[in-house]
Amino acid sequence: MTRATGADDAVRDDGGKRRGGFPMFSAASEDGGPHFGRFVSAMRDLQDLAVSAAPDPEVFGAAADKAEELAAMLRPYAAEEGRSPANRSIGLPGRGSLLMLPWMLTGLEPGRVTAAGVFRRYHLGGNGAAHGGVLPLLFDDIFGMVTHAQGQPVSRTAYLTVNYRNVTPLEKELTVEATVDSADGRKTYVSGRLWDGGTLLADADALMVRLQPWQP
Ligand SMILES: CCCCCCCCCCCCCC(=O)SCCNC(=O)CCNC(=O)[C@H](O)C(C)(C)COP(=O)(O)OP(=O)(O)OC[C@H]1O[C@@H](n2cnc3c(N)ncnc32)[C@H](O)[C@@H]1OP(=O)(O)O
Repeated sequence: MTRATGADDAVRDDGGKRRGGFPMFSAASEDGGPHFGRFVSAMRDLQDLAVSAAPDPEVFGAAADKAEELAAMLRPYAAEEGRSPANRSIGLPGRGSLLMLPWMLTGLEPGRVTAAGVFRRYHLGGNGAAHGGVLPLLFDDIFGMVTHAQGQPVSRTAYLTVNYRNVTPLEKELTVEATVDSADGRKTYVSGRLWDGGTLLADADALMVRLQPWQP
């Protein structure tokens, strides 16, 4: 493995507000406060039920009333990117973002990141297996983290290839690993593997390219 060098050479830091073409975000203090984790957990339960419940039609009417009421409660607090605790709460599954899979980091070091978690009913593709589209999401996120840990924090995915080796089960604790395979200037080549115990479910590789200061 080659350690990237010169990562800061092309990086602009506008008084700590931007790095490369990216705004700088900090971790959310205390993961969004005492209620945020419970809120996100309840929302994930709702996601599962929204794609699986089959009640009498009037139940959906009552549920829609409550969902609209909840949205109206939160709408006044919609904030610009980087202000919400979602995606910045590193102590919560998926950093507290509903878009991210509800997985937790289990290891983070230069060149290697590991995580563990489950795919839930919300992630169903068909016949009890995870949707193929959620695996690139998992790999892309952990590839971003391993590139970050490698000292190339402001990189974007140029390509990402997934090989689906076995169907990925729901509601079963799985593990994923990402490693840096090589680095060449702005380019970081990474790979990852998704495991069910000793069974390889999928592997992936990607190229992460460090942004130039003017790139979004
Ligand atoms: C608070 C806590 C948070 C902490 C954790 C945060 C984790 C978050 C994780 C989230 C992470 C989410 C991450 C995401 O999801 S990022 C979102 C998904 N990705 C994008 O949107 C990227 C869109 N594309 C671009 O912006 C540009 O194309 C980039 C920047 C990628 C390159 O455009 P640029 O104009 O700069 O590049 P260049 O032409 O000078 O090329 C440079 C070099 O690269 C080589 N090359 C380029 N493309 C390819 C290719 N496809 N195959 C093979 N090679 C390729 C090229 O040959 C050249 O090599 P060389 O000739 O120099 O040898």
